[in-house]
Amino acid sequence: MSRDVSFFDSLGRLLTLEREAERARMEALAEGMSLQQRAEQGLSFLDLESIEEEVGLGGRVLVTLARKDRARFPARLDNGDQVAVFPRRSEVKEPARALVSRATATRVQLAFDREPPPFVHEGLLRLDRVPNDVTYERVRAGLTRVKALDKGAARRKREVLLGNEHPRFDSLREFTPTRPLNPEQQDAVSRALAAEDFFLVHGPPGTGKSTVLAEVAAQAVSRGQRLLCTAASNAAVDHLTDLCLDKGLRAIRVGHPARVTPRLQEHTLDLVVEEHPDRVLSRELFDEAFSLLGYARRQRTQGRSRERFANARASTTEAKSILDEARALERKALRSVLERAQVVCVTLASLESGVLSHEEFDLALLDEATQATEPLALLGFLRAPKVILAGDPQQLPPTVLSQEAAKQGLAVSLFERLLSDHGEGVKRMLREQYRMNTAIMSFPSQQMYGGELRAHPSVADRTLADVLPPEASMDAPPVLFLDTAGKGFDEEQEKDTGSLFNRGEADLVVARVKELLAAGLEPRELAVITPYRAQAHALRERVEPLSPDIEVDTVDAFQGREKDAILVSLTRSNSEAQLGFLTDLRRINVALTRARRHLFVVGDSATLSGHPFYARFIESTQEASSYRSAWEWPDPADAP
Ligand SMILES: Nc1ncnc2c1ncn2[C@@H]1O[C@H](COP(=O)(O)OP(=O)(O)OP(=O)(O)O)[C@@H](O)[C@H]1O
Repeated sequence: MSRDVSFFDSLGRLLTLEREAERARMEALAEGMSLQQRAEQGLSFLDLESIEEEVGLGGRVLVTLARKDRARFPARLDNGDQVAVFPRRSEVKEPARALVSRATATRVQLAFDREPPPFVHEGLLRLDRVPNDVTYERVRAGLTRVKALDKGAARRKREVLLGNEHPRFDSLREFTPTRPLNPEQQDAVSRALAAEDFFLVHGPPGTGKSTVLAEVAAQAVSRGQRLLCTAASNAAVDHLTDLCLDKGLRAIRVGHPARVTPRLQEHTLDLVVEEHPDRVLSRELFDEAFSLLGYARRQRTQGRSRERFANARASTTEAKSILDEARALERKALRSVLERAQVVCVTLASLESGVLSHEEFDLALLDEATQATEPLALLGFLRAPKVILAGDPQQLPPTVLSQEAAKQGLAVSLFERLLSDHGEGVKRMLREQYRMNTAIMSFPSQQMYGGELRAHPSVADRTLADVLPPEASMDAPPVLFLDTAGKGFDEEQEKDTGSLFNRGEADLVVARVKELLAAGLEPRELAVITPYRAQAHALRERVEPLSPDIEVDTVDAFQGREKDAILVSLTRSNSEAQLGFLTDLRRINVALTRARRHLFVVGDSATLSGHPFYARFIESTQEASSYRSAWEWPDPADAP
């Protein structure tokens, strides 16, 4: 399909629709609420005061706030949340913006990019959660830059992205992998290395797409290239950073430390740069500048006099020049750390955050590419002449709130669009998976991957019995479908959110959790997932007291994860055979492919069987003796 550059403008319009949808959702939530109600809902935090201040990297000012009465916050703030700070009583229209850098039950530390306005240090404050506009602005600016690629190789790249020119490949070269790879992985790495524009790695669940990307990184570095590793989510970037570090590559994780996993903190740019001599010096200069600014503030507030005013002005001028010097030194330190890195790992949204604004790479790797919207994924193409995208279009797409934007294409990832524009020749599918017992793999393989998946011998026969104490005896084949048909376990709707839950199913799942724990299964090897938020909530309330290590979440949130045993509550049960968003087969595909040894699915065949996919699933469990009816299953009320 051919397109002209106005395509990027249309993407920009979809982004705007999405931002409006996000704002509308926040406003709807807060509509008509008093300040007190906003506080109860966790949208505002009242009666705070500043209790500590220090200087962080980049001259960021870190201010710790607590409630005046030092009580616990009524709601939780999370690291990385964006907030606006207002004085409690005043007409200030322009709040100070900050990012939450640390949050506990009673204290919250905010990171301000520059010295915050004086009211932050003086008197009572209110803090509001605000929607994140920064990412939106950055992505929009990125689209404008892609559109403007107009000369030589850059123009060709743009034409490839628009589907007007075909991507090119160099001839394949032999390489010696750093770890044994299966034939498809080996081929995917060779072709990624030969790609001159882009290449797609299609990785069904557990087939090692991140492993392939890490191998590409190792090979490219050994050829002297400098790499960018990126993804939409922090978790995916962290995973890729881990794999690169395991290969002995000098990798730097760029990102707000509040958003990076604790195990990678020592590899974050912020921490590594702390050791750099230029940074040590800049820290001293920052301290000096801030103490001068503090002196100036005191001079101004201690009463009006010509002398005080002159003192304050002189100190402020001096502080500003010291701040400039400190910032320049710090930039030098940052550049030197970044230059030494062979691999820079960062989320797509943070690529445009400033520190990396002038960095270019020989190659960019984009993991979980099918979960990034197209405008976000395009940012990777601005930083490197070629990009390797890894993902799975058969799993969940990027989350898009605006139905209109989704309808017009924002829910289609760049990975999928490049595949449909350029055809199967630009992609390699990995076929051997290292997660599921063959019986768990078979059905999704048949339905979603043309029956082409293979289970690696090391996992093909793994069962729950292998990880339970020898004396445990339980009915736990690799797959079990528990049919609630005729039990009258009707779904119900939560009033506020419209989300669905099902008490009868929840009872069965909770009983199964107890049974598995009693048999000796490690709680952290067990997860409960369900498509519906309300059911996840209901289940979490009952499962958490059994063990805080059992994860209970929505299917969407569990994408990319795995456990020995997974319990799935499908929730839908109604006389109209309505399946709602269970009909998005990518969602159920994710649900069915998370378990290594035991997949337990509860659902109502009378409701489900109206859909051919679910009818086939239930049939497959009957053929494999993996079908049980709730009528012959122990009544949860009898469970210990
Ligand atoms: N060739 C291989 N031989 C043995 N184990 C492998 C091989 N390739 C991948 N694995 C293992 O398979 C597991 C999954 O790999 P990886 O995390 O790369 O998968 P993924 O496809 O990115 O996963 P997901 O589907 O969860 O996103 C890892 O434990 C990895 O070590």
